[in-house]
Amino acid sequence: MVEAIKWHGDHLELLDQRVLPFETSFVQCRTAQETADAIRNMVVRGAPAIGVTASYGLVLALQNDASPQAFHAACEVLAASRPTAINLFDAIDNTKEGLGNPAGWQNPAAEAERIAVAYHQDDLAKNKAIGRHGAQFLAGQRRVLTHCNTGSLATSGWGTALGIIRQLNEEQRLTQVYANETRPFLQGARLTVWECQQDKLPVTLVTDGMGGHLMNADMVDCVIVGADRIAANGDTANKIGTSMLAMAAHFHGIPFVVAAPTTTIATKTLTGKDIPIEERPHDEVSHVRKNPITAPNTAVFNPAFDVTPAALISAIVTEDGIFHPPFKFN
Ligand SMILES: CSC[C@@H](O)[C@@H](O)C(=O)COP(=O)(O)O
Repeated sequence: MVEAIKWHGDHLELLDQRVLPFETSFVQCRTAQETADAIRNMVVRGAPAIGVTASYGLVLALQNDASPQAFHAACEVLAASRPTAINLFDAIDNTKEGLGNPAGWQNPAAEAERIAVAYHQDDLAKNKAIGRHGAQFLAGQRRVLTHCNTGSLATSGWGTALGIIRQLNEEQRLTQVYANETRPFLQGARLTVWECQQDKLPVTLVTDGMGGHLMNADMVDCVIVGADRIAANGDTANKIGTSMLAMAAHFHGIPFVVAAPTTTIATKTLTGKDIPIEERPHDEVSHVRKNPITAPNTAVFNPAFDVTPAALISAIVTEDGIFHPPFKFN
């Protein structure tokens, strides 16, 4: 199982997900700003992994300057790195709450480190539990379609949607994974396929527009995806393209399952309409792996996420178990 995030006591080492699967290289972060840049530039990505990374970014900030002012500035810098995944904000709040009132701080860097390491380990335990609950829920489904990357690279290890798929495989109940390529950043083609191949899972790459065809042709039994933010009513933001899969699954009567730790549930975000959707640089769409695929100056729209209405979700799997519709998380 690949480790995307390594903490070395005085710096953070991130596996550079921009160059996988062709290169294995690492980016070192020694400040909160460097950590925020790594999140924004997608060196590390995936909601739980972003949260864990931000926790360590705050440790680095306090190691460099243990004043409450510097800590506050670091929280702002990290919070501005990506807007949609609630795990980023959950992690920042978790460290703030753990440190408590600055008037009582003794050794905030050491305390923040303890908090970050616990947050990191806790996420791994949550992933394993999600895998077990999800595999139990999917009694007869053996052919799975998934979107984006929700595996070890996107979490502290094992994965959420991919964690359920891994668990099905461990139980010898997996016959086929279809991995959507996930335009434009290609998390599916580059990362999910690679992770599956590492673990010898039966994976086949498909393009994002093929889901309806696979369902029509009776080639998939369920869709399992991750989440970047689950609103209180169950509306779920995830990688762009997810909502179309949910619509197709609904039409075909195929279970559409969302897998996420409770750190992805935003009880204060009431509905999907309240979820900020990140718009990313246009060259991610107009270029593939830095090669242009359109005429220059082509107008581009690049929302990184979409919202799947709760009404299309069959179940939300967390470490606490299975939530069935109608969802209510506050
Ligand atoms: C366990 S990862 C869950 C989600 O974060 C994942 O499905 C996703 O949409 C990732 O988007 P990304 O833009 O790669 O950070």
